[in-house]
Amino acid sequence: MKAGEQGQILAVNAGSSSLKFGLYALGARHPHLSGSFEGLEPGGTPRLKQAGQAEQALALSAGQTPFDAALQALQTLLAATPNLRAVAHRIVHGGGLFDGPVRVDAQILARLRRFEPLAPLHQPHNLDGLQRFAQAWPGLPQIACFDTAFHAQLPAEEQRYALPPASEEPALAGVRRYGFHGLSYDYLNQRLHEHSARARASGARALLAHLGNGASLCATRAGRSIATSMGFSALDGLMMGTRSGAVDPGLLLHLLHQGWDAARLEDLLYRRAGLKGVSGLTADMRRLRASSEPRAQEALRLFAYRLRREAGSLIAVLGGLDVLAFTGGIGEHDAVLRADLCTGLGFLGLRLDAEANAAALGEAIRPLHAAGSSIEVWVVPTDEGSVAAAQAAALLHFS
Ligand SMILES: Nc1ncnc2c1ncn2[C@@H]1O[C@H](COP(=O)(O)OP(=O)(O)O)[C@@H](O)[C@H]1O
Ligand SMILES: CC(=O)OP(=O)(O)O
Ligand SMILES: [Mg+2]
Repeated sequence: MKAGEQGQILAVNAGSSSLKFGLYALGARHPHLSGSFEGLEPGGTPRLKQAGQAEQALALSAGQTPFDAALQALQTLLAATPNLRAVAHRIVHGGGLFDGPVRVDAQILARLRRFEPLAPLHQPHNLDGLQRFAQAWPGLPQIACFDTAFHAQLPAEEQRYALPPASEEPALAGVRRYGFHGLSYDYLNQRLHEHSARARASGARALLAHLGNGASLCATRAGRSIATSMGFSALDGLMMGTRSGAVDPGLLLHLLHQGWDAARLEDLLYRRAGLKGVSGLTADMRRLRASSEPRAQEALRLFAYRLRREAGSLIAVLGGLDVLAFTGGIGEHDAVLRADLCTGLGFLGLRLDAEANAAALGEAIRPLHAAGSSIEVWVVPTDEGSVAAAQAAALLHFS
């Protein structure tokens, strides 16, 4: 039987300017077709990137948006795909409504739209993408797979802010820590479980670091999320590409008192902060590493410092550490940052294998700890699409 004859699932991650996709045969771990469309912002120049192929510019016909052009190109790419059974969408926020994947209809879409203000860089684009796929492939199940779901069972004290209950202050209904990057953490969890006896051991304590454009940490015990650095929104915790991470809420009051409104605060915290805001140059880690500008160096130092500080907090929640794992564009490729964190955790007996660390460039799962290290260190190239595809297949009872 040829690959995918029993059926295939398309996994997509629709962002503000890009659409990443992977086509998975049922039960397959790796996509047999994948790539990304970039330049999809209104007025952008749409193009298709696929590994090992030259970038391909997409022609725009009259009245067509860049996103329309990408959808059309994807339909052409998939024309030869037998038996496409569903589209699995990465949706960042499921709020308290969903602790697992769900088939989306108009009513569910409307409920998910309510979370747009909680993830303005993601949720509107995730949902616009889903809506457009539903129009382009009528009848094909559109499945939402949530970043928040992996953290749905967080302990009560991890979920709670020190605020009065919603019964006393109705505006606080639904206000709690949710956590994000759950598809990625689910993937790491599975791979670590396969490759590391230490990670499989009962009660294993792991710290997972997803460091990409967005960045967060997740503490797991026996494979379950028990604490995480992102909270109510995907703004909390670590410094990120363009997001501030945690700031004192008193700062927001201070700016409100100076006449700032919500839109201006949102722009500052989500788009003008993080690596980009501190460096004044770029959110791109590669460019910062290559720069000799003092502000670029300051941004890199702050990123590493905030990572160590947040890691310490989660290790204290775990009561120790057995396994540390890195993923995301930065976590997979930036050996300097990995070494910074591991050196900072040296007081715990963690020892990095410097050669293994320098050689790991995100091509495969690899151990990075030295012999005698008290803590295992791994790098794990993530694949959120494979988790989403598997979740969709399970929901629809495909086997
Ligand atoms: N070789 C590399 N060295 C250092 N950083 C890298 C490298 N490749 C990618 N990155 C960084 O990874 C980040 C993007 O991460 P990624 O996980 O791809 O983002 P997204 O959240 O959009 O999926 C950027 O800061 C980029 O500079
Ligand atoms: C939730 C989040 O921050 O996602 P990303 O890293 O893809 O921006
Ligand atoms: Mg990502």
